Amino acid sequence: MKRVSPSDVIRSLIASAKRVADECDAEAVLLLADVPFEFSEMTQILKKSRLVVASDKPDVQRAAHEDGIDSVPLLHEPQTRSLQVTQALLEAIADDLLQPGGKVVCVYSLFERDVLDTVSIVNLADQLSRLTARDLRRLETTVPLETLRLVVDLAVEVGREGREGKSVGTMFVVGDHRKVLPMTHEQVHDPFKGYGAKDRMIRSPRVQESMKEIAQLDGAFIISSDGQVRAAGRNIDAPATGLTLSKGLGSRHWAAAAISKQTKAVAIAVSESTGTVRIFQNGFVVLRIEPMERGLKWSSFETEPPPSDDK
Ligand SMILES: Nc1ncnc2c1ncn2[C@@H]1O[C@H](COP(=O)(O)OP(=O)(O)OP(=O)(O)O)[C@@H](O)[C@H]1O
Repeated sequence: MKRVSPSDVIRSLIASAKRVADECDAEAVLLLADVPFEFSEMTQILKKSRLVVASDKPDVQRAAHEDGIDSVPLLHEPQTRSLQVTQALLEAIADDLLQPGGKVVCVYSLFERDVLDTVSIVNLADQLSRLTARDLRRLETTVPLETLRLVVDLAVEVGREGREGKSVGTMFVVGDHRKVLPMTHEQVHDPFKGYGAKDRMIRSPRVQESMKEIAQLDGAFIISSDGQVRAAGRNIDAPATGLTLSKGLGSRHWAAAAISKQTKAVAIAVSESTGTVRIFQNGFVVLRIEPMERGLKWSSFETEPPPSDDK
């Protein structure tokens, strides 16, 4: 692997990133690198500012590792540079290299491939909420976006706020309820039993409040595509065969993955220990939302930055 010494222009770009990071109190400088730089030369310029490297190239990841620099792997797939930056930020948060509420200065090539040309400040809370909304739209699912949004909002609130000072974990299984229900059994007595359709619609703030209360009980909410709670307190029996999940995820998350694999439902798990919300589809985590200080903003994501060259 031939290391690349940063050119004078790149050095001055890194020095600018450092000044910006100092000025806005950013917690790190995130570099999207396509070549194995001499990263230690960059850390000398950055001094106390922490460098995090993101790349889809194994030799770049190796170089960062050799220089003792935190790095996050990116998926090698065609996507815009802005999506890659977002992916890098999410990975870094998941690996505890960045905090969801902080600011990060990102350095990457936007206009020309392999040429570092851009420094930007990212406010992680804002960026993550926009990303979530955008990504939710991309999910190809039979569940209407409106229903999905309501459930994701509720899940994020449960993960962020907990209940009466205690953290709460729970699960929502949305869509394909006719197939889902027979793959579950009663874990606790269903608090929604006996209620009419009107009193089960998740768009009702009153129902949302009840659900936050019920979320403290064991078991999952089963919700139909039209946004009606069909049952609560259900234990998911779907087999988890043939699934792979990240280390550290326990039985709740395995059950969510399993039911999303066996049916067309989307399963949304809120982790009691971290407040993280994971959305499962077809047995995989398709979206992960870290707990944020502020709520999601669904309205402010209509514009997307211009695409860079196709990578
Ligand atoms: N098959 C299941 N169906 C519904 N709920 C389940 C199932 N398995 C576990 N749970 C719920 O998940 C809770 C936590 O289990 P566990 O700690 O193993 O999961 P986890 O994935 O690590 O989640 P967390 O991050 O919230 O701890 C259980 O107390 C139970 O309420």
